[in-house]
Amino acid sequence: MYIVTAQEMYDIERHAIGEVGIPSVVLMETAGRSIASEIVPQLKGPEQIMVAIGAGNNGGDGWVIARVLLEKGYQAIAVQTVPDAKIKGDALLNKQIFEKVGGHVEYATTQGDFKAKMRKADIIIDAILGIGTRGDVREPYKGFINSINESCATVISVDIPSGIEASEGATGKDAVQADQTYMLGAAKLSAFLPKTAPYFGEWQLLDIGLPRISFESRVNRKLTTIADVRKTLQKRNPFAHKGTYGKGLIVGGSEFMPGSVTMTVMAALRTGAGLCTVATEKAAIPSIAANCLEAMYKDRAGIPEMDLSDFDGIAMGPGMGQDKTAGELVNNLFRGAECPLVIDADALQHAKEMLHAGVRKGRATLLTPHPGEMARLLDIEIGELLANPFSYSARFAEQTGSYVLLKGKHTIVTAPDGRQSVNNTGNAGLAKGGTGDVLTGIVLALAMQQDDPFEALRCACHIHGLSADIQVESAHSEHDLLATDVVKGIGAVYRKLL
Ligand SMILES: NC(=O)C1=CN([C@@H]2O[C@H](COP(=O)(O)OP(=O)(O)OC[C@H]3O[C@@H](n4cnc5c(N)ncnc54)[C@H](O)[C@@H]3O)[C@@H](O)[C@H]2O)[C@@H](O)CC1
Ligand SMILES: [K+]
Repeated sequence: MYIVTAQEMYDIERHAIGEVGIPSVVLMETAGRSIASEIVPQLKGPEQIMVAIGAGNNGGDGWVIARVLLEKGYQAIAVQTVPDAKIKGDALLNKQIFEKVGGHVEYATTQGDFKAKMRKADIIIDAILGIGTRGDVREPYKGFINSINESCATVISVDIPSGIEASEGATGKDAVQADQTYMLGAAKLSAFLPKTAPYFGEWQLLDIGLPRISFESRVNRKLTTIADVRKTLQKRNPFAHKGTYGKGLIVGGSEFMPGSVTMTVMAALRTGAGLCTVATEKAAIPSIAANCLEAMYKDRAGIPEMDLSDFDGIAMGPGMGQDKTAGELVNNLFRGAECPLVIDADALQHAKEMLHAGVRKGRATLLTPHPGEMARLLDIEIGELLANPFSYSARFAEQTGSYVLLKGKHTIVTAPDGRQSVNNTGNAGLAKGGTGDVLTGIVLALAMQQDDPFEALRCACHIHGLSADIQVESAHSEHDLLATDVVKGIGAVYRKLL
């Protein structure tokens, strides 16, 4: 599933129409019909349906929906929210067809008119503004949108809730709060931003017949699907030995924070790492070892003398602390490790200057920051990052040559070459201490089994979220889920995936 900005969507459509030759009116017909086909099974018959129609092609889709519903015998009224002169092109053609098949057009150009038309509606189909929206919503649309939000009717938005821009930076001010949004052709980026995502309600993507060739090279952002993860994960080779799936080193934990690194190593082993060594403060070893019998242990003071080429992957950060010794270890590993290096938690801040200096360019460097850590790496406010997470991640990954996994409800993974993927597994149960440490372990294990760190990262967050989802569906709830339950759930994820 592709995720697009408004500009990318227009480029894709321009290619499909201009280069491939699909008439734009066919796309509009498909868009309107596919939404109507989704709505019809939800109808019982007597509902009053109001289709609120704006000037652009989003309104054009609305005319098609109104016609299809009318033809099927439902009580659909089309309410035009702009003067006749503003309706042009394919939208005008569809308005004329609607009228020729017996449809009656009602007009609402003031909020009072609009409210009066809306009064009897059980369902409002919002086809006022689409991806052509730019900036703050102007009157009279602002008033119409506020009226829709005050009504008790079910609200179904066409393509995007009116008032929301498709791209980053959208504020969600004066936008329709939809119960359901049917996105057309590709998912819109603002459906994955914390400020605007809630306006979409439940959303679904509908295919409107845009060919694959029109997407290729015009967009490199996708939602990770279970099929992508299945394709990437390898079946275990029956002739494998413990060295086949990677020797990992995990650097972190401390006397008063032994749990973090324990969860990291358990998650790495559960995800399939062959051998794992934990390098931590000497005093922390007994308690970690008591909880993970399968790993080996080293005093972290010995790291500078270690032969790092023994390892296929190194993860550092969880529970590591922000003291000077931790900083020196990060410096040492950051410069010395040739294998994939996963940097999380406290290690991110220690690595900041070296990242900006591009010290590891050309060597796989995987970062797993939460928004606070990412904002600190970028020297910006968290709010600014959360309004533009895709572009900040892309710029940072390109400039530093690192692979970035920015955690959130919709975790974003970015490669230095610009590829991006969004994850939508996981639930609110993950909002608890320790779940990030588990993710680091999953990332390490997959980074040792995959050649492409981008694939490793996007599979890791899918598995992490899926484990939480399976646990919440079976044994736990979002309230009681613990990070250690996420580790335990990895087995169920593999049984489902492989
Ligand atoms: N182009 C295509 O091939 C297809 C487009 N489709 C539909 O077309 C839509 C995009 O159509 P358009 O490009 O015509 O854009 P819109 O339908 O979003 O219309 C934009 C209109 O809103 C006005 N406007 C923009 N910002 C505003 C603001 N802040 N306050 C008030 N008014 C504002 C503009 O002046 C313009 O009249 C999509 O969302 C989708 O629903 C579908 O029909 C499928 C095919
Ligand atoms: K809309």
